[in-house]
Amino acid sequence: MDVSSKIYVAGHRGLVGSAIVRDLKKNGYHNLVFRNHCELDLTDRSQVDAFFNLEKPEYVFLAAAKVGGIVANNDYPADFIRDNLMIQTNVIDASHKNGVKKLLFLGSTCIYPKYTPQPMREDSLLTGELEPTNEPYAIAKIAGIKMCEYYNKQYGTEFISIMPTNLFGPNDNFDLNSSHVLPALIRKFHEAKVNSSPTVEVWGTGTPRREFLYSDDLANAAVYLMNTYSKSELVNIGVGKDISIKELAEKIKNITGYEGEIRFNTSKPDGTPRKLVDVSKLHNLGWKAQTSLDDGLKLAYEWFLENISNETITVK
Ligand SMILES: NC(=O)C1=CN([C@@H]2O[C@H](COP(=O)(O)OP(=O)(O)OC[C@H]3O[C@@H](n4cnc5c(N)ncnc54)[C@H](OP(=O)(O)O)[C@@H]3O)[C@@H](O)[C@H]2O)C=CC1
Ligand SMILES: C[C@H]1O[C@H](OP(=O)(O)OP(=O)(O)OC[C@H]2O[C@@H](n3cnc4c(=O)[nH]c(N)nc43)[C@H](O)[C@@H]2O)[C@@H](O)[C@@H](O)C1=O
Repeated sequence: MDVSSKIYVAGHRGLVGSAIVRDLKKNGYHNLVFRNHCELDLTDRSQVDAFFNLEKPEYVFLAAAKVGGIVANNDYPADFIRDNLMIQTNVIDASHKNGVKKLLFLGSTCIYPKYTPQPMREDSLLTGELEPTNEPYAIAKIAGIKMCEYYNKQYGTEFISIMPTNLFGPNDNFDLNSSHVLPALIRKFHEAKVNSSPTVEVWGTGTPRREFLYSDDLANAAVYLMNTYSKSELVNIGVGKDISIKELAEKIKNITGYEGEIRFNTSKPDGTPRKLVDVSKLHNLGWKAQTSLDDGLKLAYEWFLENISNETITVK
């Protein structure tokens, strides 16, 4: 990409899309195109075709998707597989038909088998059964990866796929029914402190382990790989360190200053027991995460206080 390239960031108001826009702007890219969900429904092929015909973007970051935490994935499996298959199929195919120079597809580490050896390597894709709570979403993401790979093979496109670990940062989803664990716990501990509630409910047993990457780091990796990487093979994006949900809850409890008790609700699902990413390929490609979990948590809590805590939280 050069600074005047026309770049479409799909999903620019979301956690990832907004971070990619910040990174691009910071680095002088100024010819950016966006549409929000209301202006362009990416599940509608005719709208997608009209948009690509009009704008003719040269580069595409595909960060629009139906995204949610463990319970949302479990409760709305049909919506997760349908919307994601439609969005990515429409955008990938329209990018090919309109001569997009390069597209970056956002997958997720939930594409790897539930009991795959840890840390999870890129070559463990399709080597075992998926975690049931997010199988529909993971199947859609695997289809997206394979579409990119086979378009590259048949049509000579340059469509790359990156697999980020669990992410957090500005513009995260703080709705407790559909959010991921980290923003959910920021909101729960903050509200419990403000309301002097004696306990905070944390779902599951607290024993599952997850890895968390600050969204600005992910965006920086995405822009870096868009400029330097051209192969069909996946690249994991993470920090290479994990933490239990119990430890995460304790960290967020401290950051918010809450002094009550943590209660685990074991009627809620744990999901995958562990998701630790093998980042050796990413490091060999010349990129490393910069933000520690503690620093990222402080930044995320500050963002929540400034932008969300006094507002009505909308359901995504
Ligand atoms: N969050 C995470 O922990 C992880 C995310 N990822 C991947 O990163 C990508 C972005 O996720 P994230 O930023 O967290 O998600 P968000 O929910 O924060 O943002 C999703 C974006 O997609 C847009 N969108 C959703 N449906 C449509 C549609 N039908 N038409 C047009 N736009 C639509 C939304 O637009 P609008 O704002 O206008 O409604 C929103 O901007 C996804 O591919 C996800 O799988 C991967 C690993 C972890
Ligand atoms: C990014 C990734 O995200 C999802 O997978 P997940 O990592 O299992 O998601 P999660 O963040 O929702 O939960 C992580 C752990 O945390 C526990 N947990 C405790 N308390 C709360 C809580 O209050 N909310 C939530 N959501 N979880 C909680 C929860 O029970 C689980 O053990 C998929 O969408 C998947 O498709 C995907 O790609």
